[in-house]
Amino acid sequence: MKAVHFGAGNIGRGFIGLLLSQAGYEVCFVDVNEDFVSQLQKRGEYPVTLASDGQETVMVNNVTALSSVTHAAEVVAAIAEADLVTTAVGVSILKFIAGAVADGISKRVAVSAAPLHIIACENAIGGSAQLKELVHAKLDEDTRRKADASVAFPNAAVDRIVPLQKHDDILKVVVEPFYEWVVDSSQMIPGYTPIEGVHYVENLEPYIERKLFTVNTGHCSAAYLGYLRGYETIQQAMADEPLTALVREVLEETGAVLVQKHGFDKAEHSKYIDKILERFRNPALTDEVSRVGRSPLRKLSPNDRLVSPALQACERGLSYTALTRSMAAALLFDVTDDPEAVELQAAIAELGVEAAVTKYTGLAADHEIHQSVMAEYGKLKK
Ligand SMILES: NC(=O)C1=CN([C@@H]2O[C@H](COP(=O)(O)OP(=O)(O)OC[C@H]3O[C@@H](n4cnc5c(N)ncnc54)[C@H](O)[C@@H]3O)[C@@H](O)[C@H]2O)C=CC1
Ligand SMILES: O=P(O)(O)OC[C@H]1O[C@](O)(CO)[C@@H](O)[C@@H]1O
Repeated sequence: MKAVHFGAGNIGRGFIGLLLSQAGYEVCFVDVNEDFVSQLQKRGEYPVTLASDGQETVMVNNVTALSSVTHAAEVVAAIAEADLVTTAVGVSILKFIAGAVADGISKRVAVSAAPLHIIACENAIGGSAQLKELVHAKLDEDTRRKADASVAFPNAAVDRIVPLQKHDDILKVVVEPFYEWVVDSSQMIPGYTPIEGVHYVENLEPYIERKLFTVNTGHCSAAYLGYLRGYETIQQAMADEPLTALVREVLEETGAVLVQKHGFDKAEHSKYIDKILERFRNPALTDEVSRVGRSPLRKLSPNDRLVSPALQACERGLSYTALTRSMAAALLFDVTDDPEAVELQAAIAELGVEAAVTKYTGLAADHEIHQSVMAEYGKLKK
């Protein structure tokens, strides 16, 4: 079985590539990073080490790579022949790979009706659906009709903490032992071979919301609040008990929404929160605040980990003040090598913070959540 995976970065190598290779796939990574591509081509394998007491290392083999820049035709041919296409490039990068995916589909459906599943493994609600829209916009009508019958884009939720990697071996990845990959089976077409380690569910919404609004909401809250207190790593921030209490408060707010909306058991959800906080603290990892807080505009956007649960809490008459504190902290995330943080700071300077909040969160100035963000921003500024 053949898989083409876009993004040979941390999640690509440390999670998706690992599971696919162990499931018997021949994995072809596609990346813009020529160093990753040439090393993967040359070695055909790479090591993944678990950040746990035993520090166990497994070799991921049966892998190769292509450059999305210099091997464009080969990438299209690989997609045309693949059984599975996956991505872990960042949701904002999907638009740049959509052309190659569309060309691969066009080449494929012209000669074959064999099923192809395309799964975006990004931190976003409806990541594969977003990719489908970008890809379908590039297909002619006849190809789109054929693709509708044989090419599926099931949404997914992926969870594994993989920090920035700093090793002599550029392919080596250190990952936390925990992982969860949940795929929406209702969007699949006949002929799909399940991947071992993947959890298939008929309704993804509870899973993606639980993951995004707990792991990701909590993680970015720790990063933004930690940044304001001068911490460089999440491990340092999580050793600060008052800060951890603030993060827990945020997760209690999102938890109340999740329990009410999806019917999760309250006690079980509380244990889930404890486990997540423990994962953030993992002493065998060094996870930088700047990585976990990266891309604050994406994280402040209406459908993402802060604004969406706050809106849902508000609609249900539940508390959202801790969430707006995290949003306010995100507005103060002034990391100069993060392009989105730079854009956010420039917008605040140019438009004023009130208008910048509306611009990026979609919340009108008279919305009660917007007003709460402003109040929390005022307190944090002091
Ligand atoms: N690192 C983590 O702990 C987790 C990350 N994710 C999600 O996984 C996705 C990837 O994150 P990371 O692996 O951390 O990022 P990363 O930056 O380590 O990897 C992204 C890779 O995509 C490549 N890339 C960029 N543009 C490309 C293009 N046009 N064509 C092909 N490759 C391209 C980059 O060169 C890089 O190797 C993001 O959506 C993130 O939100 C999800 C769960 C956990
Ligand atoms: O690009 P994003 O959304 O910050 O993705 C990385 C996040 O995903 C996670 O891996 C959680 O699955 C966290 O490590 C991190 O907060």
